[in-house]
Amino acid sequence: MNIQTIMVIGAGQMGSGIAQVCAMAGYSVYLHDLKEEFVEKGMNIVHKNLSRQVEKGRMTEEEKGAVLDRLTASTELKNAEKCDLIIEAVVENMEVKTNLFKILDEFAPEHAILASNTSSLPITEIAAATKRPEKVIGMHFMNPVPVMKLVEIIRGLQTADEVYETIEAVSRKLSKVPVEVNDFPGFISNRILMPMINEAIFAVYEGVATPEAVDEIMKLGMNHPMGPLTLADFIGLDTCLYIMETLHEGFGDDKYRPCPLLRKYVKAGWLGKKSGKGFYDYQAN
Ligand SMILES: CC(=O)CC(=O)SCCNC(=O)CCNC(=O)[C@H](O)C(C)(C)COP(=O)(O)OP(=O)(O)OC[C@H]1O[C@@H](n2cnc3c(N)ncnc32)[C@H](O)[C@@H]1OP(=O)(O)O
Ligand SMILES: NC(=O)C1=CN([C@@H]2O[C@H](COP(=O)(O)OP(=O)(O)OC[C@H]3O[C@@H](n4cnc5c(N)ncnc54)[C@H](OP(=O)(O)O)[C@@H]3O)[C@@H](O)[C@H]2O)C=CC1
Repeated sequence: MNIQTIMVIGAGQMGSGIAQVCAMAGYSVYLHDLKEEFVEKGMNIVHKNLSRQVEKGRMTEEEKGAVLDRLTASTELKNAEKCDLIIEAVVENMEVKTNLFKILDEFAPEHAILASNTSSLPITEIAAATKRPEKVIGMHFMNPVPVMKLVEIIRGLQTADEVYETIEAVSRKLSKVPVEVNDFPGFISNRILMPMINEAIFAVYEGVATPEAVDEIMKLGMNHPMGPLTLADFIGLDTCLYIMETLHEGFGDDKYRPCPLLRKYVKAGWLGKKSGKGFYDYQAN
């Protein structure tokens, strides 16, 4: 299937990165969010990233301008009418995602693929909210999107082979490496990563070590680029909690119970880097 125009829904840290790499690969892109100020925030992140590329001599001002010309801000879901592929990157909540997919199913042309960047939620259940489950698929990018090479592609129960092949080809065009997995809670990436992060939070909760000590051990001892608590702050503590809840509920196994300290921080509005405070303090951006 020929993909030319892409809509990315949710202009947060993931959506803005996805829109950037799609525009850089030559696609026409709508970056959509509920309010203009959110889209503007996402567009500013893209501007900043591209300017850094120009400063480093990896892109000319003209190339940067051409990428930005391919990006259009959107607050009207009706723009989905003009798209061949829609990539959803809104909050990790099943109700929000299924409501959105129901609407997209009405607006998007019949041939359009509806992809979700969900970190953990069942693609099959998201697909069931539409009348085109064969055209629904998981396209899971990693954070920060412009840097990380992986796209975990998740086949729902009814995802068509042609749809899988198209998303694999799009991922390669974005200079990413696609890896196929089946639809189980947390897929592979977060089934393995998130229990490690949760365990790191338990270690702090139980007073075994400070966040700094936990992170230093994993960085210097295991060669991880970021310690698990820095990474949790980077991902967003709300997203980490929602992923643990999906694993806990989906497998019905207490080994996935979210740490009470994680719940407490999220309830306090300590969401990590994006809110200015999590396990560490950050300057407001
Ligand atoms: C939750 C989920 O569902 C799935 C997930 O995404 S889990 C999270 C997966 N991601 C990770 O595990 C990231 C782990 N961390 C890292 O790999 C590294 O710390 C990092 C790439 C983020 C930063 O690397 P670093 O060497 O410490 O910092 P730094 O030198 O500043 O950056 C390296 C490069 O990344 C770029 N970069 C860093 N952060 C960036 C961002 N937020 N957006 C765009 N580019 C960024 C820098 O510009 C730099 O680019 P060049 O090499 O081209 O100059
Ligand atoms: N953070 C990460 O490391 C990764 C996250 N993901 C997944 O990507 C998705 C987005 O995460 P992330 O970018 O971190 O989250 P953010 O909180 O940074 O961004 C989410 C954005 O979506 C907007 N939004 C919420 N509901 C709607 C809606 N109904 N329609 C349009 N926009 C909406 C939010 O607006 P508002 O501010 O008003 O809520 C916000 O701008 C989640 O499913 C997450 O699990 C996947 C890989 C990695």
